[in-house]
Amino acid sequence: MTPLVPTDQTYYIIDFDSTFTKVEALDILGEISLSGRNDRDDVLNQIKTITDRGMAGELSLAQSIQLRLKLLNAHRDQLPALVERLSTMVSDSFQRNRGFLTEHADQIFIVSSGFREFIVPIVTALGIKAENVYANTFEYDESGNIVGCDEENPLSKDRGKVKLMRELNFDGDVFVIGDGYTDYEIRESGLANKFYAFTENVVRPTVIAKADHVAASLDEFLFDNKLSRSQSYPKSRIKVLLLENVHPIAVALLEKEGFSLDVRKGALDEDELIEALQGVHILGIRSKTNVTRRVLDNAPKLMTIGAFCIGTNQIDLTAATEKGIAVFNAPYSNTRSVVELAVGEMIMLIRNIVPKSNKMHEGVWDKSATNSFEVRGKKLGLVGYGNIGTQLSVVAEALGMDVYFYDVVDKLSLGNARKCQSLDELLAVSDVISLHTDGRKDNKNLIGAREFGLMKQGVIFMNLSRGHIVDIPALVEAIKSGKVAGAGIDVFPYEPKTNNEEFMNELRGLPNVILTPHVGGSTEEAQANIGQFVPGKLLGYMNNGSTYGSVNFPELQLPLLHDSHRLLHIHANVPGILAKINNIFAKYHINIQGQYLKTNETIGYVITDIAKEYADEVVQELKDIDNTIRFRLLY
Ligand SMILES: NC(=O)c1ccc[n+]([C@@H]2O[C@H](COP(=O)([O-])OP(=O)(O)OC[C@H]3O[C@@H](n4cnc5c(N)ncnc54)[C@H](O)[C@@H]3O)[C@@H](O)[C@H]2O)c1
Ligand SMILES: O=C(O)CC[C@@H](O)C(=O)O
Repeated sequence: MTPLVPTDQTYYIIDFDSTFTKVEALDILGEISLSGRNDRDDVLNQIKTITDRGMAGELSLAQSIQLRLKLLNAHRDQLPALVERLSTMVSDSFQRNRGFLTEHADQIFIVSSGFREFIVPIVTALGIKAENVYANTFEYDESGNIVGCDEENPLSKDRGKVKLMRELNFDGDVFVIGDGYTDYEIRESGLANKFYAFTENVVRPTVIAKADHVAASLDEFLFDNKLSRSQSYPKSRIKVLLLENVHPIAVALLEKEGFSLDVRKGALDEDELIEALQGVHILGIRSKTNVTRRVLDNAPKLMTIGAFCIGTNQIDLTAATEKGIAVFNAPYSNTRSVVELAVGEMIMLIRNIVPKSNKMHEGVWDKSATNSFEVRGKKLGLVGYGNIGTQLSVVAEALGMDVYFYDVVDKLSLGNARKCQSLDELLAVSDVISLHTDGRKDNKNLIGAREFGLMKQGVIFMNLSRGHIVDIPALVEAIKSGKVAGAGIDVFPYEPKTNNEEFMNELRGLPNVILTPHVGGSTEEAQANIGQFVPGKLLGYMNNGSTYGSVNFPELQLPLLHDSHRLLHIHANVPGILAKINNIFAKYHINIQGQYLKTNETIGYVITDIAKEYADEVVQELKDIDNTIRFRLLY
């Protein structure tokens, strides 16, 4: 059977309450009419229950209308306030697809068992014709109280929509979009070709079970039927998987965008992650989820990854780049938190506070100055002088410490910090050593038995960077031998995936050792900053193609899309691709409105903005260019 394709003879029958608007209008009228009454919430709940039972087909429509109007006790004078409230509650996807509503005004009909008095002003504001609205009308007493509805109107009766549709007798295909059982009845009676259960505002399983299709937004309906729309791809079809308890701000931002979210608390292992990533376009993780090449090989829909942290060593960036998956992180949002923890630990450790505190809990009063020192005047050695190392350098100097640093890259020293020419030099000179290198693989066991051997007797040692950088058995040995007088360790080669898993490590139980569960960046402030920052990057990429701040993609900060279509072409960085792209535009006489290109050693990223009208073949030819990794169209 050939699929049904909309034509000029196709009629779109749209429900009003909870479809065109986010709410049931009578619920809102109740909020107005019952305002000030003590039993308001109770009555509103009764009204909502009646609405839901009616929508689910459990109550006759006539019963539902009558029961609700009685409880409402509303007045004609309250209708303007109702219209004003409803005008702010039009469903998001209807608001953004005004173009479709006006372009197809002759074919769009509102069929509702709601009331014309409030439906007409709302829908006509978005381009729908008043004469295409079929709904009930209120009846009033002499004082203007709403006492009922026009009972001659078929829409006031059970199966009223069916009766009305019979009378209208459309000559053409009919698509019904609605959230309720009465909308489905039109299709059931053979008066519509398709019924779309609309779930943007409410999800009614009994209705979904009957539907030909489910549309989580009007965008989905328009996309499926190739009708003109404001989104190139429906956002409700963009799936996001967020792991490791990312901040609720991030969840809210991505939800507000209209994406479909799967939010989970802990990390997943490789097989679990592969399963969870099926159909997912955006992945959000923190430090514990390993995104391996095998994971990426099995996530064909994945377009971008947000690391809600600084480190990205848990992601196979080479594989992600080869597959055209853009990775973003939050390089600055938690640096201050790490610095503050390092300062706090350093002071606690050099004062030998941990064993003293432990003894106090056992009732032992051990007042003595032995092995307790000030940090003032001590030499702090920073391994890695990046964003965290440099901030710690400044704060430590303010505490009166002499700062030394070693970095593989030639870095400008801040304040009076002294640059060491080698790691060995730094290890030999420092009283306190703090690691702040990135988590690249080569840094595995950067500090092992040899390095501990080079350190001063009684050194304070801290690692708040990445677990694999320190050889843990060598550290244990150095603590036991007294070489290391105190250690602050926040990161471990293996870390539990969730808070339910036991922490197993040889460092447990050693004296003057502060162990923390990778919380250097875990402050309310840092997590909120990250929760705000990373979604901004992900949305910039998804909505605009911008890769500014990406850790693996050529960085491009693009102008906002305005009245044009944006074609994004990601390809292997081999010669001649830009020429091939432009030859296609020339062949189809397409005028380029803007073009941006950036490459790195692996891939090239070409963005071209063109006018909206062009042949469908253009897109196919661009996709078919040899060495194309991914192609995307945005508008
Ligand atoms: N504990 C936490 O919760 C927490 C929070 C944030 C960041 N981190 C980690 O802290 C580390 C530092 O973060 P950052 O933002 O300062 O990173 P950064 O990239 O700004 O700085 C890292 C620096 O280390 C240097 N470096 C790399 N390898 C080195 C080596 N072998 N010897 C000397 N220098 C080396 C780099 O050149 C760079 O200057 C990262 O590993 C990050 O993942 C941990
Ligand atoms: O919050 C996390 O899981 C990681 C924090 C930190 O290691 C980072 O890389 O920013």
